[in-house]
Amino acid sequence: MRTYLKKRYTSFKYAFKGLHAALRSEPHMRLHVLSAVGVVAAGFAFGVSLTEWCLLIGCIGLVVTAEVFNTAIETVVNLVSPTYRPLAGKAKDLAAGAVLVAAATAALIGTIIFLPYLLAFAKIYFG
Ligand SMILES: Nc1ncnc2c1ncn2[C@@H]1O[C@H](COP(=O)(O)OP(=O)(O)OP(=O)(O)O)[C@@H](O)[C@H]1O
Repeated sequence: MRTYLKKRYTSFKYAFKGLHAALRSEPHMRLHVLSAVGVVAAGFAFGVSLTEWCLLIGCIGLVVTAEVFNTAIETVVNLVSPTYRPLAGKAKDLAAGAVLVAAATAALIGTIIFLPYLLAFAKIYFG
């Protein structure tokens, strides 16, 4: 049991090490985290519903997960193909495409959720 718990603890430690590495090396990752902080702050400011929180948290998780996978794929590609190779480029482009899809989905859901709140806010303050 002790060995099992120690192994799980070590796995978590490596997972956090990976997240830390992504945050340190990827400017896009920092941008995603900053956006997530903004979204959470807006969620509190507008008092979004429980369902809307679930959607927003799901979007944040989706984008961060996509970026972490993108970073992992880029790292492996750089390792196995440091020189220019069309297939290496294709792998990186595909990974970047996945991040774009995740970010566009999150932006769309964010707009659908926040637009009514922003319009109501504008109506109150600007007539
Ligand atoms: N080894 C390679 N062979 C062929 N094309 C490559 C290679 N490395 C990069 N590329 C091309 O250059 C693009 C940018 O690559 P890069 O490694 O700079 O990724 P990036 O998306 O700029 O990374 P980051 O997320 O760190 O900004 C890739 O999407 C790919 O089209």
